[in-house]
Amino acid sequence: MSLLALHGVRKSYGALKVTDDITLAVAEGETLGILGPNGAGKTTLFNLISGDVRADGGRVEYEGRDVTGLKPHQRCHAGIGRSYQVPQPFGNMSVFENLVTAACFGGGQSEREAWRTAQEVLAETGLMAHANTPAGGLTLLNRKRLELARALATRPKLLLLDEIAGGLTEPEARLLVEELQRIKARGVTMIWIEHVVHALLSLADRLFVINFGQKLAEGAPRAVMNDPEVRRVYMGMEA
Ligand SMILES: Nc1ncnc2c1ncn2[C@@H]1O[C@H](COP(=O)(O)OP(=O)(O)OP(=O)(O)O)[C@@H](O)[C@H]1O
Repeated sequence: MSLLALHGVRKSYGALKVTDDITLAVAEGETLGILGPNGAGKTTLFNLISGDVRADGGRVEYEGRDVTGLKPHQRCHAGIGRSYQVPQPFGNMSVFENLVTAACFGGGQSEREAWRTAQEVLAETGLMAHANTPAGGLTLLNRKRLELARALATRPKLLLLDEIAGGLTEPEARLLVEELQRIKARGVTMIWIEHVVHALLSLADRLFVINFGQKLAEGAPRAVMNDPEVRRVYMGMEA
């Protein structure tokens, strides 16, 4: 059984079809990479999965259950965690406090559990040395790590990552990929939207390409990257 399945999901803003009849499935433990040009509808797809945006039509199933009508916090409690393209920490709170807050309110954990989770996640994301740093004072790499850590603190089974490597230097992106590889190795299912293609290819089991809100291609990473239509849309991109 798939952990997540979308069936004919649709969303429009006025006349603009941002998500146009998307059907996809993600197996437990799988990492699905999402590619597509700017404005293709990738973040909207995440919003439809996390519940931040309500679909106009179609169905979202998680663990075999229809969650289309559930609110974001209900989906988060059920195990769907996400990061945002623009990191959204509480800037005046410390890294540790941000994680405890995510674990309590996103993950529905007791305060005691949340403290333990926050400590584990600090270690997993390389943020231990910054536990008491105000989130607003972090470098870009550590802000990205915190964004990942806040999602992890909710104890997701399904982790949605929105351009987590964007803006990082090559060595920084490599560090982040190593952290994601460890998270993948402990069985977390992931969907990762990313323009940094080589980072995505080092983790993705399968790719799904979106253009103008529709599926353009789907399949094994190398085959998708060699697809002439995908290459045309990503003109000049090296596979
Ligand atoms: N709340 C909204 N109201 C109106 N239009 C919206 C809204 N949200 C998104 N859009 C439009 O929907 C389209 C898809 O946006 P979306 O953010 O999903 O694309 P994306 O593929 O994630 O882009 P990027 O790679 O630049 O992040 C864009 O044209 C965007 O302007």
